Amino acid sequence: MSTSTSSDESTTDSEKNLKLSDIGSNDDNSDSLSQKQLKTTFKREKIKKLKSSDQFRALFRKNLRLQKRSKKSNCCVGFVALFVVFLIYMMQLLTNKYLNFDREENKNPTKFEFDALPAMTVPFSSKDNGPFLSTFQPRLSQILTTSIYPPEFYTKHPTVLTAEEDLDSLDDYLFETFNENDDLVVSGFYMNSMDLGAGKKELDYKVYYNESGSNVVFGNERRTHRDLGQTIYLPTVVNLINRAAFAKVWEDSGVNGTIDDTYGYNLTGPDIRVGLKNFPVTEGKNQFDLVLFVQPFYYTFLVHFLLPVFMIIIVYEKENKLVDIMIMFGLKMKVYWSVNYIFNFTIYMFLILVFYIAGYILQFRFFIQNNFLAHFLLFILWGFSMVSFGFFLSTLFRKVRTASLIGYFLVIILTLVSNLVWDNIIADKGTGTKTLCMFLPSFAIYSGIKVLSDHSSISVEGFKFSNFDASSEGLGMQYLMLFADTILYLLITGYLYAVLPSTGGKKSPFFFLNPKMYKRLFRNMKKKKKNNQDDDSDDVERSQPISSDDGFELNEDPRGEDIPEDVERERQRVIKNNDPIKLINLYKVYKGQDGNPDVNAVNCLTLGIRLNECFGILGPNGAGKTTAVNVLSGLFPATSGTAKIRGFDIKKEMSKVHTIMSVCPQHDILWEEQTGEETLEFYARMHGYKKKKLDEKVEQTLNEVGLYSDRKKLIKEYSGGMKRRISVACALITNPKVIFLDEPTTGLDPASKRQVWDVIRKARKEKSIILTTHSMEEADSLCDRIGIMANGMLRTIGESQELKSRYGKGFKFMVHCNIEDDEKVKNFIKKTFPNANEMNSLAGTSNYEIPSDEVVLSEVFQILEEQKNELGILDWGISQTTLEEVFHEITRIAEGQAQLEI
Ligand SMILES: Nc1ncnc2c1ncn2[C@@H]1O[C@H](COP(=O)(O)OP(=O)(O)OP(=O)(O)O)[C@@H](O)[C@H]1O
Repeated sequence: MSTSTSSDESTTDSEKNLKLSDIGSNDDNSDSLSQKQLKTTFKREKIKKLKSSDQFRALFRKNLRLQKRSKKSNCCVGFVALFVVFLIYMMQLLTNKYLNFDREENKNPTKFEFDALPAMTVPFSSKDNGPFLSTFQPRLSQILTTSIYPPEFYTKHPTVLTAEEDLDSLDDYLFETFNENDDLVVSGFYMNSMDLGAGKKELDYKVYYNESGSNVVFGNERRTHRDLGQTIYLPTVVNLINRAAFAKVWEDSGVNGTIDDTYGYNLTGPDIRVGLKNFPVTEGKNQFDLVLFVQPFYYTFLVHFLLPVFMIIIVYEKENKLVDIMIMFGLKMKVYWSVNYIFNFTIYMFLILVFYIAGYILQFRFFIQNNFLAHFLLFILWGFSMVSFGFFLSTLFRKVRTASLIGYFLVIILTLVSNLVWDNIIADKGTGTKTLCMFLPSFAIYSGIKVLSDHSSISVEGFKFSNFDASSEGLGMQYLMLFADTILYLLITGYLYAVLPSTGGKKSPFFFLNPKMYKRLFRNMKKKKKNNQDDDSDDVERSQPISSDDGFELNEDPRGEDIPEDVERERQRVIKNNDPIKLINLYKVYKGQDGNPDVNAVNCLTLGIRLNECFGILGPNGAGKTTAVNVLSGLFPATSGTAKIRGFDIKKEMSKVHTIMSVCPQHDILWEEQTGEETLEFYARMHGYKKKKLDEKVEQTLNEVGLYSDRKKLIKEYSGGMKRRISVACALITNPKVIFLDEPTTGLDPASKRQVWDVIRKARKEKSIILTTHSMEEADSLCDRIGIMANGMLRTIGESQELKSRYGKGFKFMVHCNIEDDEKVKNFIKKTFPNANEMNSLAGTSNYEIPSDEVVLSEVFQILEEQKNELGILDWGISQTTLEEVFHEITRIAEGQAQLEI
C-alpha cells in the first residue's frame, strides 16, 4: 500500500503528519493551525538606520578589490603612462644632445684647454681679406677700436675684436661679454709670440672664433650675423691680425708707409701659427626644443587616460544591474557617488604621483622649472573635473564594451581636438571664447599645460605666480574653469540619472521646476535637523502604523463580479488587517515598444503577507510574478496603486523599505571578480556587521547554503547552482525583515534545493517572505500560503491544502489485483465509493477519481486492510490531487477567460 501527497518527498516528518491529518478537511476559512502561527498584527516599530560610514567602507573595499583584479586595464594604463614618460624623456635627451649645442662641453667654459686645440697654418693671402680690409691698415694697438664694420654696427656693439693679456682673462672676457652683454665680440686673439724681425719671421697667436664659420653668435636671434648685413669669415680676422702684426714690426723698425696688397705679397714666407678655438658659450640657448612642441599633447593625453576607466567602473555596475541590487539592499546613492568619486580620484592621484616621481627623477623641465603649486593645482583640479566628466559620460552608455571602446577613442579625440583646435583656432580668440570653450574640461587642462610648457623652455624662466604680467598668460582662468566644470558635470550627471530611464531615472525632465520639490527638501532638512537633536532617533527610522485607517480604498477589480471568491476574500481581509506587507490595487503597465500594445504585467493586485509567513507566488511564464517582485523591491515604480512594507509606502518611502528588505533576483546579480565570501562580506558590512561578528555571520551563512568550502573561489568560477545559492545567501545575510526570493532554487540539484529550502524555512521567523517559483514541490514544501497568478491577476489564494481541496477533483485511487479478481474488486469499489469515476483499467490495475467528500481516510485504510486478502487485492494506493493539477486547472480557467476577452 502507498499513501502519498504531492509533497511527500519534500516535507519533513512532522509536516507530513500535519498534512495527512489535514487531508480531506476541505478547510476554507483561515483558522488552520499554520494560520494561527502567522501574525497579522504588525504595528509601528523602530528600524535601525543603515550607517553611511558602514556603506562607505564596504563599497570602498569592494572597489579596491575589484580594481586590483582588473589586471588588464591596470596594465594598459600603467603601460601607456610609462610609455608617455619614456617618450618625453627620450625627446628631452635628444633635444639636449643635438639641438642645444656643446651643452656638456661648455658647462664650465673658463676651464677650456686652449692649448689642446690643434694649431693650423693659415695661408696669408690678401684675397681672403674681405670687403673692408683692402684699404685698411690696422695697428695692433688699434685693433680693439678699429672700424672694420659699418659705423651703425658699433653703435650697437662697441667691441668687435679683443685681446687680453693672458688666455684665462681672454677666456673670461669673451665668455662674459658674449653671454651676458649685448655687446658683440666678433673675435678674440692672444699673441703667443711675434718675432718678425730680421730673418725670423715667426708669428704665433690664437684666435677665438665662432664655430658657425662667421664671427657672430648663433645662439641668439639678436646676434645673428644678419645684423651686420654681411658675412665675416674667419680668414678675415686672421688677416687682420697678421696685418696688424706686420704693421707693428714695421712701425718698430721705423718703416713708414701703408700695407697694401703689394706689401703683403712682398713679405712672403713668415711662419704663421694660428690656434683656433670656439667661443665659450653658456648652455641652453637652443631655439628649437622638441619637448616643448610635443609636451602639451603628451601630458594632455596622459592625464586623460583614466577617463574610460572611470566610466567603465560605473557602466559595469549599471549594465549588470549591480547598482540596482545594491540600492535594494539599502545603498544610499549619495554614498555610492561619494565612494566612486573619492575612489576614482585616488586612482588618478596614484597615476599623478608616479608621473611626478618620474618627472623629478628624469628632470623634466616641466616639473623642475615651473612653480610646483602651479602645476600641482592644475593637475588636482583636472582630477576633480575628469571624475565628474567621467560620471557624466557614464550616463550615455549602457554597455561596458561600448563604453570602453568609445572611451579610449574619446581620449585620443579629446587630446587631438584640444591640441589642434586650441592652438590653431581658440588661442588667438578673446577671453570670452576661451572661457566658453573651457566648459569642455579638456580645453582647460590643455591650455593650462600649454602655458606651463611654454615656460619649460631652456631659454625662458619657469612659471611663477609672480612672474607673469598683463601680457603673459596666467593660469587663473584654467583653475576657475576646471573647478566650474567639476560642479557643472556633477549637476548634469545628477540630473540625467534622475530623468533618463536608461539610468533608472524616474523623474520628469522638468522636475526641478516643481516648487513642491523644494518645499519637501526644506521640510526634510528641517526634519533631519530635529532628528539630530533627538538623541535616540539618530540611527533609527520609525515605520508608520499600518491599519485599516491608512486611507487605502479598494478599487474595483477589472473582473468585476467574476472575481474569484477567495481573491475577493483576501482583498477584504487585507484592507482590514495590519499585515507587514500590504499590496493595494497594484498595477504595472509596460509601455509597448515598436507599435506593440502596452502590457498589463500586474493588474490590480491586492494581497497581504503576514509576519512569519512565506508566501508563494505561482504562475505560468509571463504571469507577472517577477514584475510584482520588482515593483515591491523598487526596481520599477508601480503604474498605480501602492504597497506598504512594514509601514513604509513604496511610492514615497522606498529608500526606507530598502533598509529592511533584501532580494534574491531571478537572474544572479553578482560581481564576477569577487569571491563568494567577499560578496557576502560586502552586503554584511553594508548592514553594519564588523570584525568578529562579520566573520561569524559570513561563515554561518556560507555553511547554510553549502558553499563554505568554495568560499575563496571567484564568482566567475562558480557553477550556475553555486551562483544561485550565493544569491540566496546574500538575501539572508543582512537579517532583513522582508525578503523577496524570485525563483531561488532554479537550476539547483535536488540536494542543494533541499538545503536552500531548509535555510528559507528557518529564516522566516519574524520576517515576511515572498517567493516566486515554478516548482510545485517547492511551493508545497515551503509556502504557508500560495497565490496563483495569470495574466497579471491573482487567480486564487490560500494554503496549499485549501487549493487542492478547492480545485482538485478529490482523491486518486489505484488498485491492483489478479485478473481473475478484477470484476470482484471493481464491484467492491463501486459499492464503497458510489461516485468513483474509473479513469482506466488494464491487466488488473485500475485507477479511479473519488470526490473528496466520499473519502474519510481512516475508514478507507480500515476497510481495505480488512478486505484486501479476501478480494485478492495485491496492492493499493490513494493520493490527493497535486498542486500541479490545481495549477493546470487555474491556468486553464485563466486562458479560457482571456480567450473570451479577446
Ligand atoms: N521590461 C519589460 N518591458 C516590457 N514588458 C515586460 C518587461 N518585463 C516583463 N514584461 C512583460 O510583462 C509580463 C510579465 O512578465 P514577468 O517577467 O513579470 O512574468 P513572470 O511571471 O515573472 O514570468 P516568468 O515565470 O517567465 O519569469 C510579460 O508579458 C512580459 O512580456
